[in-house]
Amino acid sequence: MSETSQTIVVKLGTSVLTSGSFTLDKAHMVELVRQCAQLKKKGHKIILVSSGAVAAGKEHLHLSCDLSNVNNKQMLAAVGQSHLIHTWQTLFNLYGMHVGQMLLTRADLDDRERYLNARDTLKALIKHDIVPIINENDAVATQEIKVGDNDNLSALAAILAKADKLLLLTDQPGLFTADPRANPDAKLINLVDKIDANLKALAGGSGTHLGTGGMATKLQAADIACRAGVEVIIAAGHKDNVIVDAALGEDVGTRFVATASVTESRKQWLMAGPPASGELILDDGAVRAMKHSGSSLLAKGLSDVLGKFERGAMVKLCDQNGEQIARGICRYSSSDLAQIKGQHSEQINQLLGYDYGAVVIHRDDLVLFGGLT
Ligand SMILES: Nc1ncnc2c1ncn2[C@@H]1O[C@H](COP(=O)(O)OP(=O)(O)O)[C@@H](O)[C@H]1O
Ligand SMILES: N[C@@H](CCC(=O)OP(=O)(O)O)C(=O)O
Repeated sequence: MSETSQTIVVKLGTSVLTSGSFTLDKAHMVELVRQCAQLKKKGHKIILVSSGAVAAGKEHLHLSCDLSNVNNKQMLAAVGQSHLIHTWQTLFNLYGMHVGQMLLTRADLDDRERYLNARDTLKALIKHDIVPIINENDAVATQEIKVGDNDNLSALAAILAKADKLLLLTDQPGLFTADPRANPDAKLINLVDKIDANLKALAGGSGTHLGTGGMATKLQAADIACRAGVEVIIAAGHKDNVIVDAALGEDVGTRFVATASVTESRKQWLMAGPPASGELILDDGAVRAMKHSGSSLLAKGLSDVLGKFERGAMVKLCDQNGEQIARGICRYSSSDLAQIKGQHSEQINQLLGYDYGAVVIHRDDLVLFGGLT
């Protein structure tokens, strides 16, 4: 066991928490709790991101309803969440541990103040040795404020908690070269040090009715978390001792190497915060200046603008090959940028008739993927 205390976010998919008939598998849940208790005894901090509300709602209502209907899912989640948290509470109490429920939406994390409030609650729970149990607040989450899947939510939670590790536990032993349900010859990938388009192409959707996103959302989550300095492991939730072994650093599932460490609070929020509404393509000089010196983005270094967005929007910053190198908050709208791209800062006022300062994105408002090189 690693001697230093680690903070570990464990995401439990519906597939891990239910048996074949989509009822909560309490026998397995207590085994997962046992492992959390073992780690807690060694001084580690555990945060659970638990799916299963929809499944628990289905189990308790005995309703057969159309699960592709969002309102039906919200209804089931509203009923199921209380059963789910009650089950966790009962099982953790067996080990003398308390749990605290946090239901979050994307909008809670996009807003800096609410993000900080959520972070403080998480911190307080952890400080008092209470296990935070997070789920998306499905009852209020509409399309615009939804994270949409608990894989991405768990990556945001890991950033929020400054976690060391994120374990995405599912019904497969890890990421395979193709969906193993459809391709029996697919091979398990043990180690990933770069999540690129080729890797993303291997990941398919969910193979079950109640799971959301499949491997595709797990890879998105791994990408976000690794860029924020969190190691990610995708593994089978039913593998013996999987949580303890992953914490120990044993070889389980697919391990994704953390690529950078973002330590500053505001930059962590930028990393986890609002989804991007547009894309800025930078010329090679601007990419170099940003990567080597962490420079702000000037209009001069901007070669193209994709998407429509207002001033203050979150945007992706990409190099000439379309590879994302950073994200940040833009001081000009997309229509302003279309007029000032490639121009010197002194010309902005003349071109637009107004200006919001010399820089398009200030260095304080952007976070570099992979850190300074
Ligand atoms: N390349 C892949 N490797 C492993 N599993 C994959 C892959 N592509 C798609 N999948 C599917 O992803 C499913 C797990 O995702 P999901 O059903 O959302 O589970 P969970 O409820 O644990 O989040 C697997 O059952 C599998 O069918
Ligand atoms: N919030 C939903 C889970 C959504 C979700 O991402 O499910 P899963 O893919 O099983 O992790 C619920 O509690 O049922």
